[in-house]
Amino acid sequence: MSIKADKMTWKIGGTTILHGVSLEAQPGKMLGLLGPNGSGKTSLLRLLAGLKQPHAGQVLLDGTNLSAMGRRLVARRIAFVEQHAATNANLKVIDVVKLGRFPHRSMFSSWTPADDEAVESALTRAGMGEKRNQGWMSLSGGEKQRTHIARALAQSPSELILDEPTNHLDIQHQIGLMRLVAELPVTSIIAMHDLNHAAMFCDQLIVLQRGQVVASGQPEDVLTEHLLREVFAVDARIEASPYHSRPHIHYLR
Ligand SMILES: Nc1ncnc2c1ncn2[C@@H]1O[C@H](COP(=O)(O)OP(=O)(O)OP(=O)(O)O)[C@@H](O)[C@H]1O
Repeated sequence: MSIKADKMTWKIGGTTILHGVSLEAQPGKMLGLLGPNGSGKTSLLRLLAGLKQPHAGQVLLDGTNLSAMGRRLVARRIAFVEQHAATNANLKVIDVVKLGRFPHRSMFSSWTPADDEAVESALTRAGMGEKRNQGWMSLSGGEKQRTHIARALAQSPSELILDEPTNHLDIQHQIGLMRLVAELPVTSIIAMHDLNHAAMFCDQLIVLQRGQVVASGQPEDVLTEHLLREVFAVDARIEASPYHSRPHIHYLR
């Protein structure tokens, strides 16, 4: 069942940002969340992660209303990498990644070999093993992003929510991150702007426009020339890639 949003509305200062948004993430699959700037992707992800409460509707995690679950229980299930995640500047990479283990430990339990294993595996998968002892402030933007991703992986989540995680990453690390998330045995919801990467890696897509879902389904059904023109205001030609058979968008000059 995993995560489901049921007719969620969210407002701020009298302005409605999300209008009755529903979605269902399939267990173990990757759901891409697309939409122009300001369409409500971050707002939606924050509701799905339980950081904000909807004014109407609900988020269900395996059928249970998220707002009825304790923070710790939610944190054992859902890892969220925010778009502009901040971190205590005095920490080293490995300390940041270790923070991911907190939801799994009680106040009195000591650090276990399983915790070490989760941290090591997360550092390696995010490509940050060699930088483990480097201070946060000395990291590049992309390394900071990968450290946050490692922290989320160390959390051993069953649901992984990522807000534009490939921002700041070079092309090798963009593709590497998308491939990593696609191969993880978790349910992932990932907001992104690169439509070709979304088409290549996501199992399902949802498109938001002005806080409403305007399309959802498989990449080949969602990404049409009409949708690109109407929602993203670009002219493009779309073909099935001869290399991976997913849609490939050629933007027109
Ligand atoms: N705290 C806030 N106060 C006022 N307006 C807000 C607040 N949070 C979000 N908004 C507004 O809600 C709308 C949706 O913002 P949101 O960040 O969810 O969009 P987004 O799709 O993630 O955008 P982007 O692609 O630019 O990151 C925007 O118009 C934004 O200005």
